Amino acid sequence: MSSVGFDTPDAAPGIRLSGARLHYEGVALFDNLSLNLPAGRTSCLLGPSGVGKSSLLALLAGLNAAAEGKIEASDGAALQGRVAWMAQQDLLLPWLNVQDNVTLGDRLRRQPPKHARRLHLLEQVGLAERADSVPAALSGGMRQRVALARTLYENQPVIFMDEPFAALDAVTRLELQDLAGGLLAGRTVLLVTHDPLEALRLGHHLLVLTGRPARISEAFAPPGMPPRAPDDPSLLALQARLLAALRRKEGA
Ligand SMILES: Nc1ncnc2c1ncn2[C@@H]1O[C@H](COP(=O)(O)OP(=O)(O)OP(=O)(O)O)[C@@H](O)[C@H]1O
Repeated sequence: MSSVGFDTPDAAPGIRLSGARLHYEGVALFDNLSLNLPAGRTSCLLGPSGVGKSSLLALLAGLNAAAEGKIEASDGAALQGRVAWMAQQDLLLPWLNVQDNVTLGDRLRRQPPKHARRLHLLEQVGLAERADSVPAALSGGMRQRVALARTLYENQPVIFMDEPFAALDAVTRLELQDLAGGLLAGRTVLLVTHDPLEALRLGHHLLVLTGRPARISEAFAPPGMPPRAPDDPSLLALQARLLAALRRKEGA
């Protein structure tokens, strides 16, 4: 923990999901699905469109009333109230400036904003100079930086991210990956992405979800620590392995 005391939350727990079941209109999306998210690590979840990645995130966050399954944190406490969320859309409120968007959670909780924490995060994402700008005055990459700062402002030990950088151009995406890779360190993160390179750059662990009902068909840890360099030659072979897993038909 830093001297200012708010860089990292209390110890991030590991998460275990077991016996997950989810049916939509008689079709089993998950049937007895299990997975582990290691404590303080980033797990990246890949899978073909429609396989159920977003549904799995919602299930783990306790947001899907139709789903069944046991969700356990390694410290024995409930996950509820310890999860922050970041989506593909920045979800910034257009009538609030950057700093008020970062502290939106406090506003919704009717609590005063934590000024030092807000400034610290805006500095970390390189937007301290734009604290008074409205979202419409920012580029897409800047807006996602604000969204990242808002997610981190919540200072939760667990973070679920649903394709957070998918809408960005390739170079901005690499920059945001570097930024996120540093700022998410120490938290238990589940990041859904369609981009094998993004998963290989940011993940301590990679999971591939395929089939119906969906199952984890690949799970491995790339060498080295994230954020990995995009031109790291060892990632190329792993990228091919991921693409093959994503293209494999169910049961093949
Ligand atoms: N509320 C719902 N009611 C009925 N079907 C749903 C509902 N939500 C999701 N589905 C279906 O469940 C399947 C999985 O959806 P989900 O969004 O979880 O997939 P995904 O892997 O995240 O897809 P993508 O990569 O395209 O975002 C899809 O076939 C979707 O149409």
